Amino acid sequence: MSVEVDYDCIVIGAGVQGSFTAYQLAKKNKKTVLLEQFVLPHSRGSSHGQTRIIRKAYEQDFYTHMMEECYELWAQLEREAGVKLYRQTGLLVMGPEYSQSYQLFKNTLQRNKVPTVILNRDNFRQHIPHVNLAEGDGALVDITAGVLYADRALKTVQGQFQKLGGVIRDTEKVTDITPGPVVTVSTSAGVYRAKSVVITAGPWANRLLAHTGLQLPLEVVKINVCYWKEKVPGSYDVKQRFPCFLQTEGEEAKEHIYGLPSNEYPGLVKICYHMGSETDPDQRDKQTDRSDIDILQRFIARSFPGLLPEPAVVESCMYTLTPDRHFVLDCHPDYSNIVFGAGFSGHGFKFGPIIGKLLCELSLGEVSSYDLSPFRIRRFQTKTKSAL
Ligand SMILES: Cc1cc2nc3c(=O)[nH]c(=O)nc-3n(C[C@H](O)[C@H](O)[C@H](O)COP(=O)(O)OP(=O)(O)OC[C@H]3O[C@@H](n4cnc5c(N)ncnc54)[C@H](O)[C@@H]3O)c2cc1C
Ligand SMILES: O=C(O)[C@@H]1CCCCN1
Repeated sequence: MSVEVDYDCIVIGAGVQGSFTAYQLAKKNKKTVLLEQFVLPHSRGSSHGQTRIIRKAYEQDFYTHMMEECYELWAQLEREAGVKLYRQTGLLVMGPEYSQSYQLFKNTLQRNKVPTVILNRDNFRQHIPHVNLAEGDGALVDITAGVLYADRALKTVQGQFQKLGGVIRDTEKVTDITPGPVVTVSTSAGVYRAKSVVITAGPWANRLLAHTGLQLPLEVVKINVCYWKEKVPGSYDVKQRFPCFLQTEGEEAKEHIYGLPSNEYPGLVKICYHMGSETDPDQRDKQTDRSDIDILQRFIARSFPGLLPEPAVVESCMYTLTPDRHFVLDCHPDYSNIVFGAGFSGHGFKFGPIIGKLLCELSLGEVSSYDLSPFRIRRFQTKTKSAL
């Protein structure tokens, strides 16, 4: 008896990763449906908000390499859709000069010949006014970096997917997945069958994977997205060419502190701590820990004298963290036609186009364009349990 197949592929979750995966599949003429539990657009996951950082500055070569092609793919989408999604600002990296982290950033940029300016104490103030470089910190600028217009990017890629004949069904929560040569996906509104399924459910990844007998070592944390008011309007404005920045570690903080120039809310600068407290994605607003804001206030009082050290706006977003902070891109160990992208650990937006390409390749059983070993679930070994 043959089982009817509705689609070549079902993609679950219309955040940045699912949307780019669906788009790549449609580009390859695959009949694809993108399922989303909420009404689109929404602000309950990880991909909402106006801005994200894009950069080549990374501690590991493999991310810098992927970003080379990824910039091309972002530009291609801009051309295809006739919209502007990227604005170059540069990324200022600051950190204790002889720390491992700062040195890794510097060496990766130099090894990969990424256009970079190394600043010293004398010229720092001239290039970066209104910022105090901490004693002992080094500073450099990744010239290629900038701001991605995130909400606009999501809308654009979803629109392009639909133009290619792709189907988006929002307000359809996936409630079950039945593996097999044809995968059956049940939702709050119906049942779909496809040759393959891609799970890109962000903070809900383990809920979905549970239907396939797999659990990943993921931790979901809530991030307080803080905006800080300029004392003199314009001091840190994108139009004044103020850069994005990343403070690797320092007096105040163990984790990175990062920021983007004033852009979406005039007079307000987005500066966040790269860590938060654990949360259930369906109960995000019940997590009210603000200890990260204390850390940010101390940092801003010391390093950003032109900002009021009291957040003017606080929004929410979630990270889905893996233990090593590297992504998960893989096939299910028991069912090669179930593919997942998860654990983007607070730095996955900029990679959207390339993640989409890689998950599309995995779901079609094609050879991957990149070495996926840093992203395979094998690396978790004992921590990954397959119940089947
Ligand atoms: C504050 C903050 C700042 C960040 N800054 C940067 C940055 O500067 N640069 C950068 O590159 N990255 C950054 N990131 C990270 C980046 O935004 C994320 O890695 C990325 O958005 C993750 O996308 P996703 O598609 O995996 O998840 P999501 O956007 O959460 O998408 C998953 C989707 O799946 C849906 N879903 C879940 N369960 C179901 C179900 N059962 N049925 C149907 N649908 C379902 C959800 O509703 C959701 O829409 C930041 C993240 C945050 C929170
Ligand atoms: O992905 C990024 O570029 C930002 C800045 C650093 C911390 C994580 N998020």
